[in-house]
Amino acid sequence: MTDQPLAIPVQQLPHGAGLPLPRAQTAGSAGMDLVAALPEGEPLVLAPRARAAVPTGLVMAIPMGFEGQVRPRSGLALKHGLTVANAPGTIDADYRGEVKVILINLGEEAVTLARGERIAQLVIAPVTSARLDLVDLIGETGRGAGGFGSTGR
Ligand SMILES: O=c1ccn([C@H]2C[C@H](O)[C@@H](COP(=O)(O)OP(=O)(O)OP(=O)(O)O)O2)c(=O)[nH]1
Ligand SMILES: [Mg+2]
Repeated sequence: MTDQPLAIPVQQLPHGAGLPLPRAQTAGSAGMDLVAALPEGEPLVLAPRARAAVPTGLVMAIPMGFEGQVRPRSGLALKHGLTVANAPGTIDADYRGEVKVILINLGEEAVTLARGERIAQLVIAPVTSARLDLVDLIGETGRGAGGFGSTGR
């Protein structure tokens, strides 16, 4: 593939200084790992069922027409039950605040996270600009109103 990657301007806030910028870990990786910009020597302990907005130290300007999706890392989910509470979190193109990762510990044990740990992954995805148009009649389909298991288990 010869396509140039989409360039996304990013700022590192003072508490993120020195942390690696997210980037694809392999040529085919969909996500760029986000690391915790926690204070050095002050790990975050997430008790079972606890959640927290974990700072990344990053502010980004995602181009219009794209979004950022904050997704869990499967290893943390499998080993510790650590996941993203609002997965996939949505980073809007016009958002200029710090990107945060809303982690929740669904495991049975407390999870301790240190500064620099890779906690989630950011996927940049295209967004279709759309609007809803109010109509009197909506077109019919074979499925109709069937849903929620209507095709069987
Ligand atoms: O996991 C997330 C989700 C969101 N955000 C930031 C970027 C996003 O653009 C903004 C708003 O997110 P969302 O629309 O999901 O939250 P909301 O509760 O609807 O807030 P708002 O009223 O600000 O849109 O918060 C994050 O940093 N991390
Ligand atoms: Mg919103």
